[in-house]
Amino acid sequence: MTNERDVLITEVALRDGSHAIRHQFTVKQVTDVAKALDEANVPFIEVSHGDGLGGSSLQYGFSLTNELELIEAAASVVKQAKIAVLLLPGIGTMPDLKQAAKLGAKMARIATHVTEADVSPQHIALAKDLGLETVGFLMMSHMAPTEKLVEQAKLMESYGADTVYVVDSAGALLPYQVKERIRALKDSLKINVGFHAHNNLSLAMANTLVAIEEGATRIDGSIRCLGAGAGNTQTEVLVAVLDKLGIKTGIDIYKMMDIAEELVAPILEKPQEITKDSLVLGYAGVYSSFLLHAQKAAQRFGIDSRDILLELGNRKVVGGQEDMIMDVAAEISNRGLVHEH
Ligand SMILES: C[C@H](O)CC(=O)C(=O)O
Ligand SMILES: [Mn+2]
Repeated sequence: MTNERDVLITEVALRDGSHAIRHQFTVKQVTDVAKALDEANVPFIEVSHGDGLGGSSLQYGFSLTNELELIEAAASVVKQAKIAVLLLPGIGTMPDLKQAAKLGAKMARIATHVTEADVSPQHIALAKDLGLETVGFLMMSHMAPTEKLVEQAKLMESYGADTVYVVDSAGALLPYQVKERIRALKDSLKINVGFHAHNNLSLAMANTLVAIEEGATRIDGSIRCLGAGAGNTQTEVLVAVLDKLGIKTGIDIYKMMDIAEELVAPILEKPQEITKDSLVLGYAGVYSSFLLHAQKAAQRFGIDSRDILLELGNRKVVGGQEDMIMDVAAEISNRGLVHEH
């Protein structure tokens, strides 16, 4: 395989996919998948709890396996790929990042809500000090106008990030909005621009292609769509589509298809598809990782999960406010009782 790459893909199934399987990855699953992705010449493989380092908790869901064990195991089986970790300041800590680097992580992705880049300077600086390739990851990018996004991306650039990502956490962005955002970042930044999609409105591939057309060179995908909500841009499909477009990823398409089929499909509790709930995530602009939490709350209160998700969208709830899901479900359920009597 060639190492000539026009676009550098980060495979996120072993991190974003953690949401979809309630953070139940085993060491064997992670090492099998990471080794195979490395052999397929994927340049970056993200491994962490779904909510990043330190995410294993009552609030976000406990991991079956300590993520540091997963990171170390993945790092021990890759030859060319770099292991990436995600860190949300306030959930993950500086010692978590140091430990991840010690265990073999080579890239740190520091994620904040799209209007909160100013909580990231220490973490970005530490990542650089540790010699890690450093990415600023602006989540829920649909919630801010383009000018705000540019302002926040410039902050991350000024803190030392090598790349800034537009992150469509809710899978809510439409192609023209992606175009406008990526173009504005390309016009305003000197560093690389990346894009992370979710497929809740079936737009992940279209949005990713628009982002690449506008100059994004760092792109996320999840193999077999193993990501939160309806998953991300499906990596093996993206690799094939980019190949048809003459855009080099350096990734072996056949190997990716085999990994998807033989190693990743068996990990999924059910095949990834756009269900009524994941559709509502994109439609209402709700954080994709809220999906299973909302379904659990709906079951507990005997209400429709779509009502919870729509209300969360109305309230513009953001990542870190997972506790609101139960509150909203309880309120909807109480309102129902009031109506009945
Ligand atoms: C913590 C989130 O799951 C990060 C992410 O992948 C997103 O916002 O999308
Ligand atoms: Mn995501």
